[in-house]
Amino acid sequence: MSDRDASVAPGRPGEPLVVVERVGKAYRTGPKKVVALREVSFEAYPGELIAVRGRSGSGKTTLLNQIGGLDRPDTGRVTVAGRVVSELPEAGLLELRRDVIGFVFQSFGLIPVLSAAENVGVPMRLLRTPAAEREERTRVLLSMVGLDQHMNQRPYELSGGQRQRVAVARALANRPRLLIADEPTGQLDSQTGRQIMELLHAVVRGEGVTALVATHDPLLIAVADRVLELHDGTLTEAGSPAAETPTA
Ligand SMILES: Nc1ncnc2c1ncn2[C@@H]1O[C@H](COP(=O)(O)OP(=O)(O)OP(=O)(O)O)[C@@H](O)[C@H]1O
Repeated sequence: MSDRDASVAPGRPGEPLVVVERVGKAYRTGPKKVVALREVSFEAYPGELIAVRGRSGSGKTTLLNQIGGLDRPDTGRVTVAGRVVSELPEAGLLELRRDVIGFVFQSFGLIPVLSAAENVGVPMRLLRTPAAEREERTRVLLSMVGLDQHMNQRPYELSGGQRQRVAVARALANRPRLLIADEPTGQLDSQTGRQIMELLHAVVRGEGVTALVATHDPLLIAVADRVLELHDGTLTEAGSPAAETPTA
């Protein structure tokens, strides 16, 4: 489906797609200061599925937001696909989010008045993809996520798992090199969550996409190539999930 080299093995040395260097971020609410990220550094390579785990409030969303250009770090540097995200002007950030990154959120974020197919078409409209190509890619993506029979249904006519499948298809519409997913299975029951997780895994393998997934979900953590752990804003690498003793 993609012209990218899908044979790239996870974790293979080469050019990293994401480089996070000593990133720090603090929030100030009145006189109170919360340090959300402390000197966080890591690299992510093409074709890797990386789980970011940590307790509530440990900084997972904050980290993903710095990488996706939704927020700016106070210190340090983030580079995605050779672009220094932390220094890009707003126009450059918009371009990066449109062309390089696909986002999946816990709350799905679909447009209620649009059908599944129209939702998937939105990012391609922003890129001015010609209608015929857009429709074809929409069909391929919705079929890939198992929703070819539901293309014309609106989000409220779909189950939670189906909505998240639409969101994954939409995130992939512009062939992103990086998929950022913040608690993608957080609102789903465990079996549906597992299906979404298997879908993410298949996408990473099939399309050579790098995925960063913030999650508490042990099922999602179990299929990750690497696990990054955040404790009060400090990052440690937990190693291969297969090597860990299951805690759930
Ligand atoms: N906009 C903000 N203003 C003030 N404090 C914030 C803001 N965003 C996050 N924080 C604080 O920064 C810390 C990290 O929050 P973050 O949302 O990154 O955690 P998380 O690991 O994603 O949590 P969860 O698993 O509950 O989503 C928390 O202490 C949080 O209260």
